[in-house]
Amino acid sequence: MPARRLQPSREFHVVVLGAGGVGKSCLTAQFVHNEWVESYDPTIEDSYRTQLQVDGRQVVLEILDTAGTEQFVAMRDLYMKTGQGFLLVFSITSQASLDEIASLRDEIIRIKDDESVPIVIVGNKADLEENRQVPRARGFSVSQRWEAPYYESSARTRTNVEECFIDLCRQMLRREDEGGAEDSPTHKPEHSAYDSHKRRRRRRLRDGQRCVVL
Ligand SMILES: Nc1nc2c(ncn2[C@@H]2O[C@H](COP(=O)(O)OP(=O)(O)OP(=O)(O)O)[C@@H](O)[C@H]2O)c(=O)[nH]1
Repeated sequence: MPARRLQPSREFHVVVLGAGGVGKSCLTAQFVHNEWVESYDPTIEDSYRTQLQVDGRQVVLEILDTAGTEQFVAMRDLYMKTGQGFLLVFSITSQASLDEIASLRDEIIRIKDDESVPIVIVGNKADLEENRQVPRARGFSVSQRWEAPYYESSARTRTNVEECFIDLCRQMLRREDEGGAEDSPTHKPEHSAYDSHKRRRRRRLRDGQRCVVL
């Protein structure tokens, strides 16, 4: 049998954005480590590197889990610039968190000067149906308006967690195939938020703000 040639892997920078407490860290932890985190420990910035196969192609993802809490937003411009794909996460239990991703999307488009940047809209905490504030139809109407896929996920039950990341990978691969990715690994940005901040920093807030579930 002829030896199969190994395809070179593509490397993409993914940024997970959304309001504080919507489940960005839990989604990322489920995707990367298959683990569920019950406690709430507000993130400053965490980065993860993981490898996966998407439609038979090797993909390396550098995932930046960002701070949702207002006091840590200073880094946003930089990682919006260097990110190639964005998971915009809200909680289906909070209308305000949906409003927040609308302004985040505006900011991404402004900073990247690109309307067709790969985005996946994630309505997390779908297991909390009894606390739902955002009707599913509202999520889908946002999705249609933005021409971006919408998933309802639960980091707790691992529902649609992989699907969100894989969809984003497909969008980034498609874009690269079409020659539209300005930040492919061969054209690495000179000033990368990922290189200079490749560290895992989590800090507990000192004011006892914990175990907040939206
Ligand atoms: N029921 C339920 N709880 C969730 C889910 N995802 C996250 N949580 C809980 O929500 C809280 C906040 O989750 P995090 O992942 O830390 O939220 P975050 O968006 O990273 O928050 P910041 O770091 O402040 O931006 C934690 O108590 C989680 O256990 C989910 O899908 N379902």
